[in-house]
Amino acid sequence: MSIINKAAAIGGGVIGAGWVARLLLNGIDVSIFDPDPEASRKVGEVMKGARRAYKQMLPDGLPKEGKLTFAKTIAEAVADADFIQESVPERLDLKHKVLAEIDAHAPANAIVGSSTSGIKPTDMQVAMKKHPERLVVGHPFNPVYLLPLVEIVGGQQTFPEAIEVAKELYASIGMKPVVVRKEIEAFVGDRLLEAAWREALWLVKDGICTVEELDDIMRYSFGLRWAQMGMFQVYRVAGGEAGMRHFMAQFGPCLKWPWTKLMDVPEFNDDLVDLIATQSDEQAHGLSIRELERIRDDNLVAIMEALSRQNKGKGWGAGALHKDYTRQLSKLAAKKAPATAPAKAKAAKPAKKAAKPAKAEKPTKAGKHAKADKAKKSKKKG
Ligand SMILES: NC(=O)C1=CN([C@@H]2O[C@H](COP(=O)(O)OP(=O)(O)OC[C@H]3O[C@@H](n4cnc5c(N)ncnc54)[C@H](O)[C@@H]3O)[C@@H](O)[C@H]2O)C=CC1
Ligand SMILES: C[N+](C)(C)CC(=O)CC(=O)[O-]
Repeated sequence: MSIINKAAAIGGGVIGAGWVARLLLNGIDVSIFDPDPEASRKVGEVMKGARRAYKQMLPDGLPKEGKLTFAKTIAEAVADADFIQESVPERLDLKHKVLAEIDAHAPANAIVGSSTSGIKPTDMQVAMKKHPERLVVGHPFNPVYLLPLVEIVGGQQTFPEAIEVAKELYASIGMKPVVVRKEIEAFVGDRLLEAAWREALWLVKDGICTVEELDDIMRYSFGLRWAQMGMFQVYRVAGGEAGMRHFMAQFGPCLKWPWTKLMDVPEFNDDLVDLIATQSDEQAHGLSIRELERIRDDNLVAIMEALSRQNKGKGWGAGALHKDYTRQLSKLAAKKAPATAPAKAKAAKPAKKAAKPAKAEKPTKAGKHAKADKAKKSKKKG
């Protein structure tokens, strides 16, 4: 059950809309601010896709969705939120402007997560004049409503309590939070992805393969492995009975061979963009982005479901988490199951009122953050 009472999403593009979908499908009310006049339509499209995917995960019915409200300003969106996720374009000046505004208007004990793919939280929280200690990077992976991982990164001013609360908040909506131990640009996931992306651009630019051939090389081989074991465990097994030590003894020396261009970046110019984009258009064989999204979502659900049946039925890796998550959502869905007529009559107005104190008690987790807030004030005084 989620410990978030009310969420705010600032930015509703690819990632912001993905957050909105995950939150609403967990029954949480969300207030969103995005100045794009098309934002409502775009979020609607993502919601359609997310609902479709969740229906496959929960054939017996989805929980009652949270309510989505489009706010006219950031101040309005964050006014009564206990969790705010910022997902505006990746520009430090814009992150500063938006985070300053969030900080000025959000309740003092609300946690603020940033979806940034690589900006260090220390560099962002300088813009937060009131409560920089509640900012964490909560870096998700696309599509946010299906992929569970979120990298949590704290900055120099982030309180450890805020990281703990953030972990609980993200876990309560079915995610796998991993706290990055030291603050670095691009964190862990994107350090790996950027290295692979750089190599991929070189390989296509140098005419070694096309984008389609490169993707086939990934998805028919190590792409399949990586959904179930990470790089280190895969290579441990690849070392044979002697495991990782043998693997490293055998392949360690290649580190010095001219196999990678890791430090050498291809020139980013129109020619490169044309080359990649043209081949990518050919590879799509006329499928639209929305059609590709549906194919991607069906595949991801199928992979997570398959993994959830492994390991003697306990689930393996993302599959074990998927099992817990679908169980949690099913319980939530059962709560909204149509009541019998007399029960309905009983449950009418008074029950709703009675529910209020229970709601107010929920942010005990956020209370931890309020404590941190107090501690900070007394530290300042001292
Ligand atoms: N696209 C991806 O694969 C991933 C992106 N991210 C990160 O998520 C963040 C957002 O990226 P995307 O969703 O891809 O970008 P996007 O371009 O799809 O969406 C950005 C949205 O922010 C809105 N926006 C612009 N100025 C705003 C403002 N002042 N207040 C509120 N909203 C505003 C835009 O109208 C747009 O809808 C970035 O920090 C990015 O690095 C993180 C993980 C993956
Ligand atoms: C390309 N990207 C750096 C924005 C990618 C991510 O941040 C994560 C993802 O979903 O691959």
